[in-house]
Amino acid sequence: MFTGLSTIQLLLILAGTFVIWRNVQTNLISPLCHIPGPFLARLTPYWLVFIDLAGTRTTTIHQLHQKYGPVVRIGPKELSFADQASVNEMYSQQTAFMKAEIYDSMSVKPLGIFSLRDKGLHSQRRSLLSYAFSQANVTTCAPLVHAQVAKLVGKIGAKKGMPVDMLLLFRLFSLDVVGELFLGSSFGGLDNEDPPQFLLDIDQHFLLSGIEWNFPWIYALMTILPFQGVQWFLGARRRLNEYGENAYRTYIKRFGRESGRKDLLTKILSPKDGNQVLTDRETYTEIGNLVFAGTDTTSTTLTYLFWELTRNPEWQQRIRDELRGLDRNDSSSDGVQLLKASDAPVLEAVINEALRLHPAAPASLPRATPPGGAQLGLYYIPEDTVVSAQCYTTQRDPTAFPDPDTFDPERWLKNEQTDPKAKDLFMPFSKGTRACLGRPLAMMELREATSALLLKYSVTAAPETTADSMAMRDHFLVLPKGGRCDLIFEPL
Ligand code: HEM
Repeated sequence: MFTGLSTIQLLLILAGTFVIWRNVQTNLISPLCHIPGPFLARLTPYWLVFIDLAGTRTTTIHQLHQKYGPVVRIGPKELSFADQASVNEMYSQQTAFMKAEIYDSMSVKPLGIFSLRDKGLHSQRRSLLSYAFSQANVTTCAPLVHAQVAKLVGKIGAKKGMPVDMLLLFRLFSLDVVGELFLGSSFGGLDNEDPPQFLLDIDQHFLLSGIEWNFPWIYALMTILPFQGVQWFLGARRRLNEYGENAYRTYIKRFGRESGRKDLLTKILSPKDGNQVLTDRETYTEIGNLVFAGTDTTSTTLTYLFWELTRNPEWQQRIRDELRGLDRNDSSSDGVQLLKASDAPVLEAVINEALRLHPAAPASLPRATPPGGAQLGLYYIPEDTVVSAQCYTTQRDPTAFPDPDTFDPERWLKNEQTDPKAKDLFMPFSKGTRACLGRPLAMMELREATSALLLKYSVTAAPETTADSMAMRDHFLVLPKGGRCDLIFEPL
């Protein structure tokens, strides 16, 4: 039948037939065919994969929402939503939308709270860990956090008047805080000039996750390649596990299982009902995941917050004026009273505005449509569809946040910003059953570090730190395009 056709012609015909079939399938037959989106996105998931690899996924999806409206098709079986009702449905306490399969590749195995997708397993794990993360328990850790803040202030003092890469310094700070709180000692990040191997391994783990999920065959190939460099790269996950396990065992040897130390590991080891419910292995892998979850998120927020303060110096002064009016000495063990949201509304407004405009996790939080499908807004979504919203877009909804691209903390000080729509769409820590467990800790770090630095220094941007160098790139978490953020601190 194919006599006279060369192999190449035959392959071209097959490829053409496949493209036509995919086109008909995704554009005419699929129940999602009425949902607008780019042509290539309807055809193949690789359109989004390559945008993701370029670090522009979130901004691309944002532009698509601006063009097409609140529901956009971003893959043959993937949709992005930006309207209040759908966001509430996907991320509520009662939601039937569980985390999507991609989370399996996002954590070091065995999977911990962040990546558990089964509703029952997750809620069991969450109820075990919630106690440790309660506001009351986090408050007891204040002296350990203050000690790291003091180191940060000292480190900057040693470089006063000179450009300091605050992206790196805030990273070391937040890594050391979670080290103190979950592993009994800091990673020594603020004590040394070079970043600890642990931090480099976190970066490699994120790269590996991207390869494993998007190109499993390349990942499989890498595992059998006999090159030292490739095996060292792959070894990042093992090293992270080993570090967590060793640090955990050292902690138990040094402090015991009921250490009474004012940290969060104690609370995980001694839950409220007095029973140890996590095995040692579960505990140290969970802690490893908490160290990831708590490091780059907090440090990126601090970085963008300070960068915005250099562009809006009047807010530096307003925070200072507010803090100077407070009496923060009290009888707590380190003599410094912890800042509460209500103590310093101006500081809180600046933090909220940084979290709104530069959320550390700005990207889609993918969820699987439940078996049998579900109604989401105007659309009936079939069961094998991945749906999501990204807070980068919801927090730029002009009907909730007028003039959305402007850094304007004032909006949080005005009454209208307590409006229900703004509340629903402001979700830098996500919402519902999978909301960030570390929020009280993160807010404590943000308040304490910001206030301590602003009471000592004024801050400006170094000439090389520009809107272009700080443009957002994201691979689930944000990174400035320039890879650093040089700021200059001058003593007051
Ligand atoms: C400004 C800092 C932070 C931001 C913006 C942030 C943001 C988020 C977001 C958006 C999620 C949901 C992710 C998803 O659904 O895929 C999340 C989950 C989580 N975060 Fe954070 N986070 C921050 C700091 C922290 C800290 C300091 C810790 C703890 C050390 C932490 C622990 C967690 C955990 C355990 C989860 C998973 C909760 C669950 O699935 O039940 N986070 N965070």
